[in-house]
Amino acid sequence: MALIRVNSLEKTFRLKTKRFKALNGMSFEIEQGEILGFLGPNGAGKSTTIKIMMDLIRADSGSVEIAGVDSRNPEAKKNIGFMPENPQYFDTLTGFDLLIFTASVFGIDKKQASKKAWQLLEEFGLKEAAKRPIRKYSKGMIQRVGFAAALIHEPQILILDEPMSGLDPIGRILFKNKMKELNEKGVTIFFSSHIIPDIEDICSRVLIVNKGKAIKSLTREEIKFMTTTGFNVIIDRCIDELNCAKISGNLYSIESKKDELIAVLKRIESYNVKIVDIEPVKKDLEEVFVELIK
Ligand SMILES: Nc1ncnc2c1ncn2[C@@H]1O[C@H](COP(=O)(O)OP(=O)(O)OP(=O)(O)O)[C@@H](O)[C@H]1O
Repeated sequence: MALIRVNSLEKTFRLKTKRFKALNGMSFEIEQGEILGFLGPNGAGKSTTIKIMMDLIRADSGSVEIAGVDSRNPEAKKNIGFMPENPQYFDTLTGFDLLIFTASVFGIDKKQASKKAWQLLEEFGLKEAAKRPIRKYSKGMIQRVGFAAALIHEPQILILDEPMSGLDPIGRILFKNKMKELNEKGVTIFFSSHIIPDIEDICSRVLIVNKGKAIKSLTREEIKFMTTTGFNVIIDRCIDELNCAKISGNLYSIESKKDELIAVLKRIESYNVKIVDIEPVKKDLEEVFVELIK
């Protein structure tokens, strides 16, 4: 069942005499329990869509429904943890104060908020820096405290705009593990990213956007299929007719295009040669992405 419905969003920005159509019929649905990646080139309309979903800006037309509630109704956001792109917080607050402040917005009592805040600060490696003002935090630390703040009220939906940009590899692993852990507990996650390996690592589905609309939805399995270009069939003996290449020892490989595998296997069988393994030959999701955008 769709938990979030984004229906035909249109948005034109006006800059003096110029107009720029940022969203041009953006429509998609987010299913309960999925991790959906929002992937698109610069200027595709990802942040604009997310801002409309969070009611930070309004669309010219179209609508967003979150669990059946219009996103312009504040009720819709009660159960959402949100992290904007380049978060900017009151930087005189300490990390701990930011979490307590965020908890108070959601009506969480002080004692419970404090317990949860310390738990999150510990998890995100910010315990030592908890009482330091945010203006003294590095970019990665601001991302970490931003993610912690998005989790303080234990939301069932997470909407994250480029959560991992600016993080070092350790931070990226920490964020991805946390997303996986939350998702296993039933949290639905929607996040935009430019980092294709991050999307491939954790998403159950990827939505590709270009020029203000969603152009393709690919499940994890479809990505696996689309990125396979052919196969290497590994055999234990080579004969001239098979045009094989030596790998090592008694192992040889025959290249097969994706749609020729059956024919290649039949030829190998007809020479009574043993098949040891079949390995897919992959191209990057990046290449698939560039082809789709073209
Ligand atoms: N407040 C604004 N005023 C004018 N134009 C804007 C405004 N916000 C966004 N735009 C324009 O709308 C288009 C879509 O921007 P948006 O930030 O949604 O893209 P994006 O997909 O998030 O890009 P990126 O990956 O670079 O963050 C861009 O061309 C951008 O310049």
